[in-house]
Amino acid sequence: MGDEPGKRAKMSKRMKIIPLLIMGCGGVGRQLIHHIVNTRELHASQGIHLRVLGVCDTQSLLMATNVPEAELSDECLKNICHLKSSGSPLSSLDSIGNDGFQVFAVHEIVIRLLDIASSLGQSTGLAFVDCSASDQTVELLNKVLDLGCCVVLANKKPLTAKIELYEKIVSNRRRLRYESTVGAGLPVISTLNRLIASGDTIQCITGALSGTLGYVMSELQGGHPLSEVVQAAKILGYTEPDPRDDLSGMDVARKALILARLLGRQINLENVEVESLYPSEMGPDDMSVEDFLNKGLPTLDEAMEERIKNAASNDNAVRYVCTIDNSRCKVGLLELPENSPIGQLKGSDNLVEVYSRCYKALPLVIQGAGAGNDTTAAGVLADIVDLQDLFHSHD
Ligand SMILES: NC(=O)C1=CN([C@@H]2O[C@H](COP(=O)(O)OP(=O)(O)OC[C@H]3O[C@@H](n4cnc5c(N)ncnc54)[C@H](OP(=O)(O)O)[C@@H]3O)[C@@H](O)[C@H]2O)C=CC1
Ligand SMILES: N[C@@H](CC=O)C(=O)O
Repeated sequence: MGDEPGKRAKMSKRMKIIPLLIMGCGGVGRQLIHHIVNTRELHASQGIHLRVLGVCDTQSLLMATNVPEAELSDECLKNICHLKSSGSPLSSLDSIGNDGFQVFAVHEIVIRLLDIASSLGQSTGLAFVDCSASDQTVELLNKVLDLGCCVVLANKKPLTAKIELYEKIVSNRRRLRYESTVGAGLPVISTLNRLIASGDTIQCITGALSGTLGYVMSELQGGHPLSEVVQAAKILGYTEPDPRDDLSGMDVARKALILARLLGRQINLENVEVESLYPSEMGPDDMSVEDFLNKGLPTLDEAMEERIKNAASNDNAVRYVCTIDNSRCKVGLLELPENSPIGQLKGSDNLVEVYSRCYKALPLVIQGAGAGNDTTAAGVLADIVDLQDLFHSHD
């Protein structure tokens, strides 16, 4: 199953090889793997080859043998996606036929990842791609950055850890990309970086930053109950692994914190004002995800329906809105005119309005699908390709 690199490299005279380690093989991680396999020809025509050396989940690390010369073949990558989407562990790939890769158990994962980071970080280069939803990856990522590796994040949690860890991770700005953490595939971070680099001063960012809550609120307007539309958002791949991360406002709070820190605000997650859409007794310490979805949420249907109807009687829509300025970083429900830009949003669309010196009277606006595995993984892939100048070309 392991591919010799020479086979693919022949497609172009000089190929830029980008070795990758993918952490997390859920909705986004698997879609990223599909995108990598499906864009082989496009990337070859651009002189790039993405060499996937390994994939890990919470239980195992599957790594090509003879790294860095060999890589996981496309057939192996497709098998990984197939197995994981059917709920089997990565390690079960062993039983299909182990040719060209090794499986490491959970207690070996970090050691192996650091091993490979120290051998490749300064030589060929290596990019760690965090498609997990874990708050446990930040220390590893800081270590691999110190070893010269690159990091690409779909996971927001490494950027929303306490300020010291955040400052450490972003001190490696050149080797770090995290566009998909805010607005999925939308160019939010890159746009703000360009404004900041040009000396523009950003006064305020406001908008709707949750695909889940955007979808939920617009579906509620259509008369569907909260408990039903949250389940639908989960199936559509918009929610976090635990949808309470969305409904508590914490996922939006993380995005708001990422943006506020990008603007230079030295604040932590607890400094973000957050409105939760469910009571604390339905939290993760008190209820399983299944009980929350099937028993907890239905008890909130009526009150939410009432709130939406009241707003509609005043020609208003209810939206979950984020506001960041020099003094506030706040996320919560607001009633807005139905015909306002945010009030008109439908489905998973996000909308970000940036007010700055250059965009004073009328804001710079970024709008489009802000959640979903496809668009998120596409954003991650674009980030990986954006790192290409840091990697070597090979004959
Ligand atoms: N879906 C979307 O629209 C968007 C998602 N994101 C972010 O993308 C990330 C992934 O989301 P999604 O794919 O939906 O999540 P899933 O829950 O579907 O997948 C998460 C994966 O990460 C693995 N994992 C968990 N902890 C670790 C760890 N410590 N090391 C390695 N792997 C780990 C899980 O392993 P196992 O399979 O063993 O459980 C699982 O394979 C999240 O951080 C989310 O916030 C960002 C923007 C948009
Ligand atoms: N759960 C998130 C996914 C993207 O970050 C959302 O709904 O926006």
